[in-house]
Amino acid sequence: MNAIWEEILNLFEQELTGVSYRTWFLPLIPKEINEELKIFYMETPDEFSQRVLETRYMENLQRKVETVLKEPYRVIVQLKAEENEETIEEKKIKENPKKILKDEFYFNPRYNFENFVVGNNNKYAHAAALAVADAPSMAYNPLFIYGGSGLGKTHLMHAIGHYIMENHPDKKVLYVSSEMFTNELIKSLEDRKRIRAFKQKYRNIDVLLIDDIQFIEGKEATQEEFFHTFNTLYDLNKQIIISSDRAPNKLVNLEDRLTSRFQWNMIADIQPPDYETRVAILRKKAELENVELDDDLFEVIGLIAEKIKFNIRELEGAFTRITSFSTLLNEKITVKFARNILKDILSASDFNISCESIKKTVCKKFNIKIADIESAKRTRNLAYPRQIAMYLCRELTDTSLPKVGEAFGGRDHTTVLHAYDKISAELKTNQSTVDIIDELKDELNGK
Ligand SMILES: Nc1ncnc2c1ncn2[C@@H]1O[C@H](COP(=O)(O)OP(=O)(O)OP(=O)(O)O)[C@@H](O)[C@H]1O
Repeated sequence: MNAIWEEILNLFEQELTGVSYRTWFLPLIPKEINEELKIFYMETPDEFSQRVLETRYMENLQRKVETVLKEPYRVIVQLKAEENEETIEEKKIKENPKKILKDEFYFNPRYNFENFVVGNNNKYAHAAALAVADAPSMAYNPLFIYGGSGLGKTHLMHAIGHYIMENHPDKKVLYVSSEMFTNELIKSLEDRKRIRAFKQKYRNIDVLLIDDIQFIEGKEATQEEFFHTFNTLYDLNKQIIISSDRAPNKLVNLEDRLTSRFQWNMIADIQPPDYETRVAILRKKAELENVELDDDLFEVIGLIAEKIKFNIRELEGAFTRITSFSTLLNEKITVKFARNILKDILSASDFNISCESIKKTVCKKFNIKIADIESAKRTRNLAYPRQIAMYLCRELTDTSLPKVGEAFGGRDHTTVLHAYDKISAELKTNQSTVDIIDELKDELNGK
């Protein structure tokens, strides 16, 4: 047990900064490996690190455990005092071990319908999800949910999964990200027995939830296999639920026979939430985290909701940053405290930035004309600055997507969305794009 933990710690030591490693991982104590239930128990001395580990590091922790133990385990981080208490999940597993498919360990207990705030932006997707969860294979099949990053697609998918498991205990539910599906397929292609097991696994279920289908764009073998899985399940009247960052007809690198199937029944989109919904989401989060909602916190929630508009993950992230620092520093949450913690987010949008000023600054930096960035030309030397400018318009101004499109020679709002997603993705992998965006933001903020 200790040797296994040592190995996992080594992996973290190589990957994390010294501070994170020492603060969150060194104090952890491995407690038990339950091979039958596939659970790896850890013990932590305080509630705060338990929360940080669960919200920020859980996926990574499970990955490392999987790397060392060579198969997936659910990791449970317990407080010392909780020693003898069974977690809800553990109870569920013990009560009905056969029903739980391995992949169901990936359901996040917090992603349920009760915690999902319904607003104008997501009410159709929510209603469709609930209808499907209530009557699998009878309401809408397939159900296709799409929307931008961090807007609650995965949350809704997990909520459907939880609901079906609770209300239709006879149904076999399988949730899988498209990345997991692809990786499993690749592994199974290595030998015949495994491909049979793979096919059997995916074709022997009652409900398939497949997340982020855009991931299989351009991957022919995966598309082929998914096509057969889809057909088999559909023909057997099994429920299929798919999520994507774009509408089916915008998945241009996906075969037509798939995108046309995705359009056979219900398509529901999720848009960015309005101000009231953003406030309601943060209030819900405060309630879930047992943070007292006094006047100060209410004001702080308003402040965050005003500033972060397009991504609920970021909205929640800002809130968590404030509550975590408040616990860590033992300081009360006030507007002044929040402003201090969120300096980076607040400064950018407190300046008077418009699409016009962004276009001007971007054109100057790339040495191109404003008429060119607005033109229909798509050469790389114009397309890249245009995408950068669109990204900044969306990130730093309140301008709606169609209006941003208009500011760039009357382009469609989906082009703006595509540019935003592309640059967001590059910011995770390409240092030169990070530098360009930072430089432009500084320039626009008058720094
Ligand atoms: N309507 C909502 N009510 C409460 N929380 C929400 C809502 N929508 C999203 N969230 C929360 O926002 C975070 C991001 O949501 P989620 O991971 O489901 O987004 P996503 O659309 O799947 O993003 P991506 O495409 O990047 O995977 C989650 O913590 C989720 O619980």
